[in-house]
Amino acid sequence: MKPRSGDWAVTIDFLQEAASLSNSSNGKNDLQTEADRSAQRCILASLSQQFPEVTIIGEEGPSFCEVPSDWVVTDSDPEVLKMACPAYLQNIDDKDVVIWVDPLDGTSEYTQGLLEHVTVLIGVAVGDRAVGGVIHQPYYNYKRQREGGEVEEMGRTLWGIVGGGVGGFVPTSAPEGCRILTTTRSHSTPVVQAALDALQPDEVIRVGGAGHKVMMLIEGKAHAYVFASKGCKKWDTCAPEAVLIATGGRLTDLHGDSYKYHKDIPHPNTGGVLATGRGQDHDWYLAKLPDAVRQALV
Ligand SMILES: Nc1ncnc2c1ncn2[C@@H]1O[C@H](COP(=O)(O)O)[C@@H](O)[C@H]1OP(=O)(O)O
Ligand SMILES: [Mg+2]
Ligand SMILES: [Mg+2]
Ligand SMILES: [Mg+2]
Repeated sequence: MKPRSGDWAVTIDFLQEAASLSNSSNGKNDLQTEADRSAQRCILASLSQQFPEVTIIGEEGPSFCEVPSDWVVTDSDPEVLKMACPAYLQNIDDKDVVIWVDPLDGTSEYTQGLLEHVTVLIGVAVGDRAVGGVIHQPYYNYKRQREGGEVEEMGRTLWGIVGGGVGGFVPTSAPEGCRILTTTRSHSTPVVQAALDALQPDEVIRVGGAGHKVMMLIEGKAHAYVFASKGCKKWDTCAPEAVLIATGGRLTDLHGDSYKYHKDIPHPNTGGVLATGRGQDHDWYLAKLPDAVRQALV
């Protein structure tokens, strides 16, 4: 996804032009672009070459075609390799590992030019649980640079390992004395709105992408991410959930149940998404949700 040296404007124009905007079989609001497909081929080829025994599930389905050899990434981040591996992850079998890949989260916003909403999500599950995640934000600082501002960093990568640590950002708690919610900007419904209303927010920030919204929580810009819809899938939540838990937050469905991420689990997150940042009382949010909202998510 990350274009080389300085050609941002050209690359973005190319990708948006190349976006076929083909509506997938899932409905008219579920876009897939050439960028989704290319990023997925690059990520799946890179991961499967290094971890042939691990199950890798990507949003855009299995990828069987060859990719150019320079798309295959096999190097590792030396800083992460210096970390101590948490004890519970030291003796795991590759066959118990599932990597959930969302090559481009926030496709709807991407096609509308809201590029900073886009993330690339790679989540690692062991058994049922999300244990590690990478949230890459390829267009971080893009707008500021296009407006002529000085930027130190173009694109950034945030990661977290449950019980291990986080990197690429400074975990920050949301301000006290108010309640800021974040939710969808492109998949709203009356039920989505009813859940938000019941939580009596001071502010609702509507942005694209599950990765982007969890970033708002871990950087203290919102207290909770509330999405009373069946629209998110396991690849939307695995990486964000792991990074969020690593900072002390929580992600469940709207009934308070945790999602499972083993290879045979159905992909849709049919119970909706409630994610709260560290220091938030997750159960308070659950208790405030009306029964009618919960019943819409069974
Ligand atoms: N109704 C839906 N149909 C398809 N994808 C959805 C739907 N609702 C949510 N998603 C996925 O979950 C992400 C978060 O939702 P939202 O941005 O509306 O809050 C979306 O960017 C999209 O992922 P993707 O862009 O990877 O297809
Ligand atoms: Mg999609
Ligand atoms: Mg997604
Ligand atoms: Mg996607």
